[in-house]
Amino acid sequence: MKLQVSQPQGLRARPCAGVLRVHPRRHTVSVSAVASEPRLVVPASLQGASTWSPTSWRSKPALQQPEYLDQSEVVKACEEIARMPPLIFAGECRTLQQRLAKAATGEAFVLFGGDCAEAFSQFSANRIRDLYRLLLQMSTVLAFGGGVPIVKLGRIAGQFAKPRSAPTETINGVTLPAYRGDIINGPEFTEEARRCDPWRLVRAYNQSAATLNLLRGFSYGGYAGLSRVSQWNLDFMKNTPEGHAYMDIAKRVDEAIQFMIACGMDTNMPFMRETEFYTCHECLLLDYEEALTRLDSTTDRWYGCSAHFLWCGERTRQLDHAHVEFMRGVNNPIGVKVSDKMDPNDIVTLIAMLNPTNKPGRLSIIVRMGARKLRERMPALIEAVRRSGQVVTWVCDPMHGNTETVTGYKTRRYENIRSEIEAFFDVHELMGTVPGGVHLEMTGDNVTECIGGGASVSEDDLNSRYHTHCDPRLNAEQSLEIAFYVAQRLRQRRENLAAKAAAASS
Ligand SMILES: O=C[C@H](O)[C@H](O)COP(=O)(O)O
Ligand SMILES: C=C(OP(=O)(O)O)C(=O)O
Repeated sequence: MKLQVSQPQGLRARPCAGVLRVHPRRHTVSVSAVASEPRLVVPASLQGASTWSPTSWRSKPALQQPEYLDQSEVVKACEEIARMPPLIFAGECRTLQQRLAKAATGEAFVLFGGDCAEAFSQFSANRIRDLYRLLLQMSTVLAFGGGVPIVKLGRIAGQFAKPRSAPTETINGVTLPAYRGDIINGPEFTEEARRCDPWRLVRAYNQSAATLNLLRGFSYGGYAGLSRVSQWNLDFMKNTPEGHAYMDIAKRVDEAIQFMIACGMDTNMPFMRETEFYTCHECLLLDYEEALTRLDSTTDRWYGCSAHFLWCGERTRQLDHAHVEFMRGVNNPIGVKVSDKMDPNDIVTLIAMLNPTNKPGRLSIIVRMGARKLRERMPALIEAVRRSGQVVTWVCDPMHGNTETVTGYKTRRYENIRSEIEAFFDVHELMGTVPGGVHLEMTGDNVTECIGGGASVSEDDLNSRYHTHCDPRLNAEQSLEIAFYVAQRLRQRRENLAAKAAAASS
C-alpha cells in the first residue's frame, strides 16, 4: 500500500450510470504462447471484447444483485460515490500484481485473510488493529518457514457484500429476504432490516475509507516495523501454545536484527519500518464497483478503485454473465473462486477471457472444494491450465468447501480446514506446480465460530462467542496455528527443492 502522491490526480472520476465516457479498449483473445499447445481462443459467442466499458456488464445477466424498491435512489447513491476519491491508487495495483507474479513462481507467498462480512456494528479501531497485527504475526511465521516475502491481502475495507445460496430465509414460518451484507441490508430478522437500502452503499464506502486510513497509518507509521515483531502478540494469545511458538520466532527475528545492526544495517531503511498491505473483496455488487471504476491517466487504463484486488465468486463466475464482463476490463490484479464444479475446459476459457495477454500476477485461481474433492479434481484443472500455457497464481481457500451446520450454527472444523491445505500442498507437490497462497476467513477476535484446533472450541462452545454475520471465521489462535502448519509445508517445499537442485548439480 505505497502512497503515491502523483496517482490520485491521475485517476479520473466518472459519472455513475448516466452520461458515461466509454473508453474502448482492445483485448487480444488468444493466450500469448508461453507453451505452444493448445492455442487458446475464446469462443466467438463469448467475445465482444472491444466494447468493454465500466457499464458494459449491464447488458449481461447479473446474479446475486439486490432488489431495490427505488432504483432512482440507487443512481443518486452511486453518483455520490462516483464523486468521492478512489480508495486505492492504480500504481499500488501494479505493484501488487508484480508481487503476485512472484507468488506464481514460488518466489513469494500470498496470505489473504479477514472477515467473512464486515459489519457496520462491529466497526472499531481496535478490531482493525487486532486483525492487522494477527496478519502481521502470521506473515512473520510464514516468512520464517518459507524464506520468501509474504504478500498481505486483507479481506477488509470493502468486504461487505455476500452472495447467498437462497434469496430468502424462513424462521418460525416467517419468510424474509436473505441478509446480503451490510452494504445491502441488515442482519436482524425484521422486514425493515432486510429491505435493501441504497444509502448503505455510501456508508460502506465511508467505513472503507476510514478503515484504509488506519491501515495505511499502521503500515507506514511505524506500527509494522520489524523491530516490533515481539509486540504484535495479542493479549489473550500470550499463554497459548501458538503465542509461545510465535514468541520463539519473534526472539529469533530480534536476534537477527541485532546481528544485522552490529554488521552496520541502517534500521531506518523502509523495509525495517514499513510493510506493504493490500485490500481485497469479492467483486459482487456491481453498482458499487462501477461507481468506483476510474481511468488512470498515467496509463489510460481502467481500475476498480474500491480495493487493490477483486475476486469473482464461485456463484457469479459464469462465462457470459455480468461479473466476468466487468472484471475482464479492470486492470487490477483479480481472482476467481473455483469449486469442484469447475470444468477443465471452462477454466481455460475463463482465464483467457480475464487475462488474455497472459500477464503474470494478473489472475489468481482460488480453489475451494474440500480436501477430498480437491485431491480428485484439482489435478485436472492444473493440467488444463498448464497445457494451455496460462500463468496463474494458485491459492487455497480451505474455508468455503468445509461449511456445515452443527447445533443450528454454521461452522467449520479446524481439522477439515487443515486437511484441505494439506491436500493443496500435496497435489502441487505431485504435479510439480506452485502453491501460491492461502485465503482465510479469520478475525483477530477471540470468537468461537469454528470447531477444534489448539483452542479446542467444542460444539457446545459455538454459542458463547459466535459473532459473525455470515460464515464462521477462524479465531486468532486457530489462524496462527494454520500459519504454523503452512509455514512447515513451505519449509518442506523449500528443502525439497534445494535437495533436488543439489542432486541435479552433483
Ligand atoms: O461467504 C460465502 C457465502 O456468502 C456464504 O457461504 C453463503 O452462505 P449461505 O449458503 O448460508 O447463503
Ligand atoms: C463468498 C465467498 O466465497 P465463494 O465465492 O468461494 O463461495 C467468500 O469468499 O466470501
